[in-house]
Amino acid sequence: MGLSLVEKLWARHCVADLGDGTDLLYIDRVLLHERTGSMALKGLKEQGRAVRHPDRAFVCMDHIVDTLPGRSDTTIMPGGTAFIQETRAAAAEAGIRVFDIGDDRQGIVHVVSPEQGIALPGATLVCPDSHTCTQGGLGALAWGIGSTEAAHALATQTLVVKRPKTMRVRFDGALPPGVGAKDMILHLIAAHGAGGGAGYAIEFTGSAVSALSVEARMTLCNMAVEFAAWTGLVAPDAKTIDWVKGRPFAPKGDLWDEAVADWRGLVSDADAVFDKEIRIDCADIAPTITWGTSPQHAVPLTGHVPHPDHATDATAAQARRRALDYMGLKAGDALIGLPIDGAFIGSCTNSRLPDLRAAAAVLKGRKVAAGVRAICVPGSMQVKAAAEAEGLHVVFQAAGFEWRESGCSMCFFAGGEHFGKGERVVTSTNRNFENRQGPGTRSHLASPVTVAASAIAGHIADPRSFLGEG
Ligand SMILES: CC(C)[C@H](C(=O)O)[C@@H](O)C(=O)O
Ligand code: SF4
Repeated sequence: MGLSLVEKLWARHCVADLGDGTDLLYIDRVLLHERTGSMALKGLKEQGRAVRHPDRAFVCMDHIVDTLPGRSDTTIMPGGTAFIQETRAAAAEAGIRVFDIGDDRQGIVHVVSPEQGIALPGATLVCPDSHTCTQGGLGALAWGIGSTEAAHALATQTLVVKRPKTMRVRFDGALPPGVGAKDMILHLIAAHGAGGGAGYAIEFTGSAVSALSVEARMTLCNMAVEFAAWTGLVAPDAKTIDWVKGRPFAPKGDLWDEAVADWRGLVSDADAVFDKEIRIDCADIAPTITWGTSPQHAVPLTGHVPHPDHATDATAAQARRRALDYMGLKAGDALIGLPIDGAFIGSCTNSRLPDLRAAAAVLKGRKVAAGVRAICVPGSMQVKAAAEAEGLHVVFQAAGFEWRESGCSMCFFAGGEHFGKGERVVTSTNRNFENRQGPGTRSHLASPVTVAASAIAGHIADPRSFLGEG
């Protein structure tokens, strides 16, 4: 019997079988950010332990830092400065590199790591952050851990990990116009439930996944955790190798040739057996948007808010009622046409260059509707610079979008930047829980083109009508 890609990567990194369904795995890279990484570094210090390979650990300042131009260590989030400064000091003491405020490589950790060539195909990579799975888009085995585990990984370059079950999600056929990776993953979660991936490492395959850009594959993998999966990945191919080539921390010279020869073999065997298989015909995927407070509360953009009584069970029905109340909606409401207060393009889900290009194509020559606060936060300062080199910032700003410095920003409210109470926001982020983007803020998850189209219209709108395809 052949092996799946996840099984192959697992075997390569397995140091010891601990005999209880867990293995000790070798960890190639440890990533940290100032929110949880600070705790990992502090824990390590308290235990009197050193970082085993400081050159294999990296810190990004992303969660707490402000994204307004002219920012400093001072933060809107009360107490935020301490997180930033303590992390910086602890990293310096441990000899760990920091992509700090003011560094032209600063940005959201899951954007920065691939972009810098830190995440590589076949590598194991951990970070005390649930969206570490984003980096599976390059064919890395990347997963989120807790701060205590991060301290362990820093001290030993290993981790005890429970063997996951394997799942293959195959997207067959071509994507219809106006449909992208965000719609694919929302469609999957809506169809199989927000718990559908629990306990699995998912490999995304199929012609539609092969056709995606490397950045879009990261969007797909980013939300594997919103499907409750342990992680998600896409096997590296020629596109991936091309994408990684020349990145600052990627191998160079002979090492590069060796790496490429190895990466070419990183595929699931033809006779690999998965614990679960899901097939999706891409012709069935429409631009998709959430109406409620779970990623599974997603429907085609042209659809309506479903009735709570049509949920699968009483608990789900109750969750739907609560979501309707929080979102200020009722069963049967059309999504298209719902007036909005905010539009947000950013986050580790959808803030890379192709996302900004796609949104700019909708915004070009148009204006954000009166009363809509529209914000674009590029995923990294490198993305920002690349976007500016093509003039995308001019398009965003002329349309009436704020054009910010990089960071997590309004993806996640922890006392810092946020939208207002009761405000309805169409957002390219990955979580629509209550209060996620601000106290009482109502978040509708969608693709960057849907966010752009809605910002222009002043209400939830179909991007296809703006792209001349609808
Ligand atoms: C703060 C951090 C630990 C958290 C996560 O783990 O994902 C955040 O990034 C999020 O998206 O909610
Ligand atoms: S952008 Fe959002 S989802 Fe991504 S790491 Fe930051 S807070 Fe978490």
